[in-house]
Amino acid sequence: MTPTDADHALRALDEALALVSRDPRADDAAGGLHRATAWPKAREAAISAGSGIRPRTHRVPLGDALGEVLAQSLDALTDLPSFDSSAMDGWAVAGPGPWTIRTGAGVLAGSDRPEPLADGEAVRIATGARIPADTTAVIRTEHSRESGTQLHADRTVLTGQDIRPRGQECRSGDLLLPAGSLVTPAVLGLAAAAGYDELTTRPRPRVEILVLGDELLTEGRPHDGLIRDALSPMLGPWLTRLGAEVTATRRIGDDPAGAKALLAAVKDSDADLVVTTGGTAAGPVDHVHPVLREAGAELLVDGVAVRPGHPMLLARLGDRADGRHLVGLPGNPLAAVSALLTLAEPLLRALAGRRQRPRYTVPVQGDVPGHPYDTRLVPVLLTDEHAVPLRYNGPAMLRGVAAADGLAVVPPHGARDGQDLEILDLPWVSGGCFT
Ligand SMILES: Nc1nc2c(c(=O)[nH]1)N[C@H]1C(S)=C(S)[C@@H](COP(=O)(O)OP(=O)(O)OC[C@H]3O[C@@H](n4cnc5c(N)ncnc54)[C@H](O)[C@@H]3O)O[C@H]1N2
Ligand code: MOO
Repeated sequence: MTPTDADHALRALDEALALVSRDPRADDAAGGLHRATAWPKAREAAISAGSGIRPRTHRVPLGDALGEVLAQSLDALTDLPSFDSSAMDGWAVAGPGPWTIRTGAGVLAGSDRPEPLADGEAVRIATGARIPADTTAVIRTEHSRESGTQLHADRTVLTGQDIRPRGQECRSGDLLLPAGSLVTPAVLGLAAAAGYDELTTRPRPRVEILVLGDELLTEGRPHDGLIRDALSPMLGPWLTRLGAEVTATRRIGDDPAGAKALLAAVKDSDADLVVTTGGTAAGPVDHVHPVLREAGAELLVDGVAVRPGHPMLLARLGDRADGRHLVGLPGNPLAAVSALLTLAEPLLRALAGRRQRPRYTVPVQGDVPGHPYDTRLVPVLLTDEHAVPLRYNGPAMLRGVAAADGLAVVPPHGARDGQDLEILDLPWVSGGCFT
């Protein structure tokens, strides 16, 4: 196909999607399909499901706390700086100059109690070194001149200049960060500076991934009606990137043994979140709904008015306070991504005690066709000025999202060129590596 043919075909697909759509209210009135939850409401339901649960906490060495959330406030265990220190390499001086240079070694960072200075005396000092008692100022090397045993200043010396007084940043006991803060590399640095060896945090939510489907190959090229499993390689790292600890990725068949294994996981998995893929629709071997029914799970979201991904679901497993949930991702790969961003991400953030991502909008480049009733999530590239919709955004395609920076939230009926659209960033967009 030429690019123009491909564009046509994709536009036709978009249009077809709109034509076959049905007003969910009509389905409801006719007693047909269940009413799909509106997309913004589905996200709210996911946030609310993950909030207000009994949080687990643990105490871990600093290095293990990265990416977790503080379960207790970070209070300074010491003054910072913990002693008066020099902000520059140069001279500690006492009183007005010129000063007599003290012979011998200067004061280095890490030296304990330097001799006090006499009035009119100067001693060499390094950045970060403890200030000798009775120092009135530090003069930077480049602003000083030595003449024999005398030191002269090239510019006016102000009392206290280039001295960092003890407690300038905080006093012992000061609140540095509230409980609920995300432990970033900067937080690890601050915690270490403030005297911590361990932190009390909320562990990452544990996630077990169950990939359903008999048609899935784990290697080689698709053949004989079988296709490659595109979700296993994608979901583990993606969920890890969203702050989860992925405990296992298991493949489950569409046969009765598969249904049994799914039921066992729903009942007994020690994961906070079970993520399933496939089997959410109404096909002959789609056993997510029957298994949830059998397990007595409470369906919090059962279908969302969003394309792709509308059969996605969220269920509570067990007691509310336990916070165990299942998110059912549809099998079509872009539909699975849509459900990941709509339900799993907000739920995981809430379960981890993390704040939700800040919302922002970007003007879209070009008109975007809409669905008559449902929100659309469309892969976009972000330029300095625009969100540029990408082709190959059909439910079974990953080609668009693999090249994308985010998904644009297109309201029912579509968007006009230049209209501001909310963007759901893909978690790696701001850079960084994956290890
Ligand atoms: N009668 C209806 N049929 C379908 C509906 C509907 O409303 N009524 N919805 C369609 C939509 S929309 C979607 S999305 C899919 C969701 O289907 P399931 O979640 O039940 O998923 P499956 O049937 O198992 O698979 C769908 C599709 O995705 C492929 N797949 C599954 N797993 C993977 C994987 N790990 N890697 C790559 N591809 C995968 C699978 O082979 C199918 O092609 O249902 C529609 N049908
Ligand atoms: O079309 Mo379905 O909405 O999720 O792929």
